[in-house]
Amino acid sequence: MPRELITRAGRIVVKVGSSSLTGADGDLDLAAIDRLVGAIAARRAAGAQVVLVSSGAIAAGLNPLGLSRRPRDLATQQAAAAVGQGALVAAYTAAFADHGARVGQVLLTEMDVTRRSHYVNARRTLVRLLHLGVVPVVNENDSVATQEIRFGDNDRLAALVAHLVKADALVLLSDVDAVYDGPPTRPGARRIPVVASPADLEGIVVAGSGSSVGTGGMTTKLEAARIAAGAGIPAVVTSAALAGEVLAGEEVGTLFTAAPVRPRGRLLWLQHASDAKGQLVLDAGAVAAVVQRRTSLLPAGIVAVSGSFDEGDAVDVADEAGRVVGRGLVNYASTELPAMLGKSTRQLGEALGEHYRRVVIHRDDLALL
Ligand SMILES: Nc1ncnc2c1ncn2[C@@H]1O[C@H](COP(=O)(O)OP(=O)(O)O)[C@@H](O)[C@H]1O
Ligand SMILES: N[C@@H](CCC(=O)OP(=O)(O)O)C(=O)O
Repeated sequence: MPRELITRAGRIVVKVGSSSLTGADGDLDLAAIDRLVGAIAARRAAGAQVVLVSSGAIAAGLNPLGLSRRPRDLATQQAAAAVGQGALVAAYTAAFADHGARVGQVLLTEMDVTRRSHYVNARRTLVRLLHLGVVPVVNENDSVATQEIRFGDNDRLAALVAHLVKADALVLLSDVDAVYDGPPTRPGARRIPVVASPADLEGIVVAGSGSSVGTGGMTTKLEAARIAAGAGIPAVVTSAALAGEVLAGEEVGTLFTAAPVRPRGRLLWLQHASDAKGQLVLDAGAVAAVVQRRTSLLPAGIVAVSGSFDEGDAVDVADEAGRVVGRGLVNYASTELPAMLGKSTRQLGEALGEHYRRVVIHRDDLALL
């Protein structure tokens, strides 16, 4: 009975999209929020811990600012998010209080999941909130994220949060009750009940958002389910109206089963959450060392550096034919590396000082493809 994957889950990440939180008039739909919170509270009463990843900040900020639709420019979107996020969290605070529960707002940027110190910190805060019996309400920190560092879609953020907190299940709630084999408005579109492997999605037509406030449509939900599956976390896509049913283990929506694997910590985040700021090209010996022998990357094996990056940024690692073999967090800036290429650690230490004996990418910070 595959839905035991959901009923047995002790820690669940629930993501809800903008289209499920705002009414036709553009105001926050407080009745919908109450229903969602009721469903989560019931599952918490049965012993589960729940992290809520909620979109809706930008949508909730439109009416108060007299905007009739989602603005195109980033600055106005960010202003709307700053206004709307407060309203959103106020609504959740009141709704959860009716069930005797507290919420804690956690706003994340891309850097929080790619930089080691931020990652560890975000994880610690979320887990501490759960242990304190609080419901973390997570969103992207829209009002400060720039175009370059934005996730832009909370489906992917939710999958990464599920991985971060080692959740047992991910529930993606939207305005459509399941994944269909074509846009659900198309006559004859059929619900896909279970996806056990990518082959089950072959030939299906996924499109963008059907609402004026949603962003990614089904595409980003499938990507999120794929990231979760890669981390061994089953996921369900269904509608917010069916939150109670899905959390009670009823056979609604589309269930993505997952192989029981859990890749190591941050590496999954590194692969999916970061944009590479540059590229390091390795000679054949260095490729063999990092890929086959899983060693750290030393300056001696690097033949070329491109892009502009700082210490701690994510960079791609490629072979001399240009094939990317991994992505890692680099320990030097792009301005420092060219002078170091091909040199041994000892030569660098003697020429430039002890500080330059560091590896370029530590093996724990390198996600191989
Ligand atoms: N194959 C498909 N199956 C189900 N929904 C689909 C499909 N292709 C596109 N969609 C659209 O995806 C929308 C959900 O995404 P979105 O509007 O971004 O939701 P949210 O704001 O909840 O994240 C649905 O309303 C639907 O119109
Ligand atoms: N962080 C943004 C939401 C981004 C997003 O993914 O929206 P959605 O497609 O409605 O889940 C906000 O709060 O407005």
